[in-house]
Amino acid sequence: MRDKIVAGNWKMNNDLAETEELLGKLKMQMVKEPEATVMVAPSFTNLYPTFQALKGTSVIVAAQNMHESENGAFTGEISASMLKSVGVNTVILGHSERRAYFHETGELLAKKVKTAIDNGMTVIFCFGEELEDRKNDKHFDLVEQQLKEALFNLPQSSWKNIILAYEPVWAIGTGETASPEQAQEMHKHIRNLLNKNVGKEVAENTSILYGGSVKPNNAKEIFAKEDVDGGLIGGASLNAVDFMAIVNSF
Ligand SMILES: O=C[C@H](O)COP(=O)(O)O
Repeated sequence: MRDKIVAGNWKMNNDLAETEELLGKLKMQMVKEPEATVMVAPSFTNLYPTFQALKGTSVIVAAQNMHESENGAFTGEISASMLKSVGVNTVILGHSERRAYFHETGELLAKKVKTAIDNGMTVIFCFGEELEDRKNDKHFDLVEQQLKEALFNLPQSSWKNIILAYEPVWAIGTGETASPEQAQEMHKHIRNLLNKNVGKEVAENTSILYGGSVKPNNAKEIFAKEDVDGGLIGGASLNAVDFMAIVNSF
């Protein structure tokens, strides 16, 4: 049985006061225990206050990035142990914005994933094609390559700590969502790849989230698809009412 997960990626939004306000609203909206596991990923500076504010709830706090080294002279970077020391055991890796703006390659991401797993953390691993790839019918191959580069060398036992997030780049922050059928088609492809490269058990048990302009008005249809196990939500996660409407779309 796969976990249903809805994760909010707050990206580089919200200072401390705004984060506290959003957390207050979020807690007010959580009148009943959601069916899905809920996660939120604030900026580094807001991780600890978020962890403190959500103590006693089932919401998991995730980081948006992490360095691949355990420690050392890497000015401006954050390590796995630093995250764990403030209550954060989940990290988003491979987001398309990190790949595009910070030149994160598959090789680097393989190292980051390994460090996170070695530290007992859970990884939300993001990947997905650009519009050009889809237009050229390269999207299935591209996704396979991204998974192969960073994940397919992992031992089977690591997969219990991996959540996949398929995010077609053309659908991120654009208002243009993959149709539920496009999402299902790709998620099925991903599950087949897991089956072929890692094994049946991992294929059946790994949660695959969809990300890219998920909103309250389209979440239900997307989440209803057989191989879609939830969502990684950007813009709509900054509004507590919208985010909880998405969480409750299962
Ligand atoms: O991490 C989240 C994704 O980039 C989706 O962002 P979005 O919901 O604003 O399109």
